[in-house]
Amino acid sequence: MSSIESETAALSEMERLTAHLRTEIEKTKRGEGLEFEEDEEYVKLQTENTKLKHRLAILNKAIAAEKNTLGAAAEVTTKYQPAELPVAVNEMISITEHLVDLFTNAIALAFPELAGTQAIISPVNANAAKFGDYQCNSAMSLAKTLKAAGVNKSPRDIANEIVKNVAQSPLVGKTEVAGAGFINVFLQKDYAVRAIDTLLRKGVNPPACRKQRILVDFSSPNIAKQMHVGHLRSTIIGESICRLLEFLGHDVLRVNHLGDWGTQFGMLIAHLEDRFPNFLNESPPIGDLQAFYKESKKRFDEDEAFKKRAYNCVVLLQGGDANSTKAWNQICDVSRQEFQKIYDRLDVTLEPIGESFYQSRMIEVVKYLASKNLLEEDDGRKIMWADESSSGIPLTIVKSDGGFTYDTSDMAAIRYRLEEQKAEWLIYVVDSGQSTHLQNIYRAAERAGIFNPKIHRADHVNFGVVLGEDGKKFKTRSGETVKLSDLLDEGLKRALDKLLEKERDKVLTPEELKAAQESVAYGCIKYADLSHNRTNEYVFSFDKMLEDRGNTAVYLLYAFTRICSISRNCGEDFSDLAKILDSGTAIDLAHEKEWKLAKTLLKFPDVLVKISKDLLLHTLCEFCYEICTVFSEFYDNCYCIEKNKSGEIVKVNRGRILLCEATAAVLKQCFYILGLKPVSKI
Ligand SMILES: NC(=[NH2+])NCCC[C@H](N)C(=O)O
Repeated sequence: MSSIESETAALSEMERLTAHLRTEIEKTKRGEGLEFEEDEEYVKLQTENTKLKHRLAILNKAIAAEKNTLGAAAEVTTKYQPAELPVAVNEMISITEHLVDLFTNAIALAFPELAGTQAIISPVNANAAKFGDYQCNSAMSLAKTLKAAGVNKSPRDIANEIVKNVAQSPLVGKTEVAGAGFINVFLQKDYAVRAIDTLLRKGVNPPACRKQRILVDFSSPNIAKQMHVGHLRSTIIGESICRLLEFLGHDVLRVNHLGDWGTQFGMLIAHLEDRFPNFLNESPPIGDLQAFYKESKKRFDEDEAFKKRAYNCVVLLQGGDANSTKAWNQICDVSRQEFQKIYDRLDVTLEPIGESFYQSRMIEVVKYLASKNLLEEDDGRKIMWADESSSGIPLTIVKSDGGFTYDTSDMAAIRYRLEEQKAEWLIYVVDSGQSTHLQNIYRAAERAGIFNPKIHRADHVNFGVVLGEDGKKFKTRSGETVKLSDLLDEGLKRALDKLLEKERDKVLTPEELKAAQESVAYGCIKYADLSHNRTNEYVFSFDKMLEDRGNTAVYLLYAFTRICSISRNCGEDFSDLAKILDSGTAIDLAHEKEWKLAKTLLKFPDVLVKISKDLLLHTLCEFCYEICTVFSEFYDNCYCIEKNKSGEIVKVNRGRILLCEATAAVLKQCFYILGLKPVSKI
């Protein structure tokens, strides 16, 4: 028998490597260090690790054989307990996650040396059902890993070994190995029937997940400046991310990091004092804050004495002077009221915690960073490097005149959010242009011991610029920034035109028409934004977004209303779904198209889980569109209500109508997350 010492050494080396790999994997999951796959050291370690695991498996087998000859019970592999389904059946199950568990365990059983390798599971396109409903594609990459460790096995053999070791699951009907080594997984119909039944009784519920405290920093416009289309994107995307995370049960803090601090307030206050000398007793009727900003900027640039006064006002304001604070507040109020009108129209909820909130904390964070020796003098400024190697662009923590910067407020904010607000996950919904700034912030915070990647996660939900139909930056005809309220007004007008074109005013009451108009207008603006991969630029086009065909809000809103009207027009009462189910109505999913629709609906938890990882909402839009197209196939092929020649209802297929109701319920939840407001008539 091999010596115990060398075996122990091999084992502890293996543990060290496993620990290293685990941290790397954790990092990758958080989206960091994605480049490490190319890292030579990593590849070497990974191969080494597989080899060691392989040796360990052989050693274990040898020990077991030895023990067996001594008559002792061999315990080489832990017996896998079939993944249990949640007891609280209200929860919807993420089928992909369940299959990942199931196949990860099967891989560990079949190849103990590869234990811990996560199975790769992907859903199969619903139109290619002969390849199963889901596919496990791990065999190909496992073959490569084994080969590197000196074991030659074909992917097909590996796939067969895995299949042999898959535990029984109520979700899985059958598995088969196909092609080069794909494992096709077919869902069990009984399971789907039960899951749809639960959905109808208990409503659409989120899949289980670990609850977290998440802070979403979104919208975040700047006081006294125009809230532009970039902020609109942040507002729309941020609101949907919050709704999704709240639906999953997380504790979400919705924060508006308003740009309400900085040297520009000096000139604004000085100008306010001149223009409205009575501002202390009477709210100044500023009206057009943009014009006011321009006027004060002009004076600031041209008039030295004014400039001096402006600087003095900043000092007074930051020192807490009562009159300056009052003036500042009056200016902020004008902007805040404008912003709030936009938020109300778009149904967006935000808690304003602007940059000014951090004034005292900025003083503190500077002291803290200095105490850790992280600040460097640079031409009168105090800078900090996010990287120990002093590469990249440093953060300016204190300016040469002693003032603070955007970097300082973000350092104070990240500290407040993690240490005082106890957030575990920070999401910044900010345009792609600020990527370096944000990376710098969390790296610097990590260096300073504020951000700990082992327990915290930070994501920059970046997005591309908005373009006009001419492919250039979105602007008004005269080349100015588009005012958001004007944009929303135009949306309303265009939506109404569209409804009138379809002569909806002839069938809808004025109230219904107004509800439909708002639903279409705001819905299409939000949906056009969310349905594109946010990392790309996107072209703002009312004509495109108001089309009633293709993946648009208008198409979805119409489809939803039609689906809802089926149960309403069947002549029976479908208000109590549980009662209908209890009275013996069966959903049997017997028709191929019923089965296809049910499988599509049951992908909902998968979609949510995926988005909670990559925060890409266009997946949810694509899912809505898929539901609607699969639904039309079902509706074209399966009678829900049969009528005779004179239009009387002769037969109601209740089971199918229940399937329509399940479809409507899933769509409604998706719409809520996407901020679409369905109307009963359109
Ligand atoms: N924590 C942050 N830096 N949030 C984003 C702020 C966005 C900034 N006010 C802008 O308009 O560009």
